[in-house]
Amino acid sequence: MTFNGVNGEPQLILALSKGRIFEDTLPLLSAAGIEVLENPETSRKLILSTNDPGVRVLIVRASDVPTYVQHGAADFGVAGKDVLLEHGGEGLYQPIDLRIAQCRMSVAVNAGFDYDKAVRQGARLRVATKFVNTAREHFASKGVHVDLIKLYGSMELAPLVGLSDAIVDVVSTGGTLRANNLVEVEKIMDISSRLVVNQAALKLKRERLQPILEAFERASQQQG
Ligand SMILES: Nc1ncnc2c1ncn2[C@@H]1O[C@H](COP(=O)(O)OP(=O)(O)OP(=O)(O)O)[C@@H](O)[C@H]1O
Ligand SMILES: O=P(O)(O)OC[C@H]1O[C@H](OP(=O)(O)OP(=O)(O)O)[C@H](O)[C@@H]1O
Repeated sequence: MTFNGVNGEPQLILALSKGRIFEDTLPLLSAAGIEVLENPETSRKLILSTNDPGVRVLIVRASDVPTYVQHGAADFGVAGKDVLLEHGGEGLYQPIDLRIAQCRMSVAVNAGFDYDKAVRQGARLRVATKFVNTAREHFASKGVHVDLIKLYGSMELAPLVGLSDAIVDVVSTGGTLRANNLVEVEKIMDISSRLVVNQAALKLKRERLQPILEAFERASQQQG
């Protein structure tokens, strides 16, 4: 499916996930003069209109944003660094750290589990995570042997029921870990969301994209 632009102008397609990325991107869009006319929390529509007939928003899963942009089904999108590292970033230009959806990726274990001792003793650890590439790289760099168990959500459950010794997940307030009697034992990296742009769109639609990227950049500098 292709979208026709107005007055021969190319249509710009932005990929966002609903929830925190959508909510945190709205002020950046506003700074670029773009208002989304539908709310993905109340509408089942997956292609949303904006006040600019030349701009539409696709609502996709957070981890699918890089795929839509890589293949040019969306011209640009917003995705967490966690998601981008798993995707690999192929075909994507990543010009701006938007400083939204800030959190960290960490290792967490059951409160009673002595992680440092297990590492010192060279134990083989079972690690459950959605972020297998990042986790593999992290433990390899420490020389820790791990068996990775791929999950798609609710990672915090895995150590509680003996599926794994540890998890790698994103942490913000730490409330989810505390509620499940888990402790954060190692921060792997800080995470925030990035603007990603299809490399071909960057060249072919530069005139339309450039003012939006500049407005995003200015607005994101005001983020904490
Ligand atoms: N508790 C949090 N606080 C702040 N930012 C977060 C938090 N959890 C995740 N993030 C960031 O926000 C991004 C989007 O998170 P969101 O929860 O909307 O998607 P998801 O449910 O993880 O993805 P998917 O639907 O693909 O499984 C994540 O990729 C991460 O960068
Ligand atoms: O440290 P906290 O502030 O508790 O945040 C961490 C939680 O946030 C994310 O889940 P999210 O709320 O996005 O739900 P999800 O599992 O549906 O992604 C993440 O997977 C953690 O479970």
